[in-house]
Amino acid sequence: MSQPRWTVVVPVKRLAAAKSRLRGALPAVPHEELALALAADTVAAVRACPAVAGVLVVTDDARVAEAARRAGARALPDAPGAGLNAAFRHGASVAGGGWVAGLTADLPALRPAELAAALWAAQAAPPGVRGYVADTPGQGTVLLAAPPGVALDPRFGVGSAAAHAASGALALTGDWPSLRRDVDTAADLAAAARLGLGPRTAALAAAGCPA
Ligand SMILES: Nc1nc2c(ncn2[C@@H]2O[C@H](COP(=O)(O)OP(=O)(O)OP(=O)(O)O)[C@@H](O)[C@H]2O)c(=O)[nH]1
Ligand SMILES: C=C(OP(=O)(O)O)C(=O)O
Repeated sequence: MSQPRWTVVVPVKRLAAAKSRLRGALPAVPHEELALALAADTVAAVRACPAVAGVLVVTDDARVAEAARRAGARALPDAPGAGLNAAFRHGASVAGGGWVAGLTADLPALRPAELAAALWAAQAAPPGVRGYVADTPGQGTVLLAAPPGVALDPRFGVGSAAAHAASGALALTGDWPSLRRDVDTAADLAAAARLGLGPRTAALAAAGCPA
């Protein structure tokens, strides 16, 4: 097996504002608990990935920072109000000049082996080229990866898959359903549950009524 070499940056919004489209998906579960569980399961899967040397969680939320530290990640404060791409840039700058990837924190079905395979595919891109993994519908982005000495240059947001392609990043095309399955809505949560949820989200889904 190759050495772990990637630093993965995982930004997480304040829980009170996070995952607004998912609000009410599990009616018996407080929304902040669900948002925290999604992020905690994502971070745990990243930590368990053999290709990953370190995880940087960029957040202004004290509960998220504490959960990140407990999971073995480093927590970094967000620049207030600066938004998602600034959080990715901040994490990438702290990571230094090595292999760095940005990952969204809403991947509760993520399997470490699928993340490892995607990072391996990113390493196999032509020299100096960034790679990205689109979400299941193909419009958004779940992972953006940059080789040493290349700026991450994140363009997350609506239509980010096309924006990353237009910025010169290579679409990584592997069959990684758990990586591509981001959770924005109740229907996405049900789809993630069919793949198999991480333990924190699974416990909440069992306690509240799944969508
Ligand atoms: N640190 C940080 N993370 C962010 C910010 N905005 C979004 N994120 C994170 O980026 C990831 C992808 O964002 P979205 O899927 O749009 O999540 P969201 O903004 O929480 O969800 P909605 O309220 O439904 O749009 C999620 O893991 C968010 O927690 C931000 O301003 N700062
Ligand atoms: C921020 C993004 O996530 P979503 O579209 O899931 O909100 C993105 O895909 O760039």
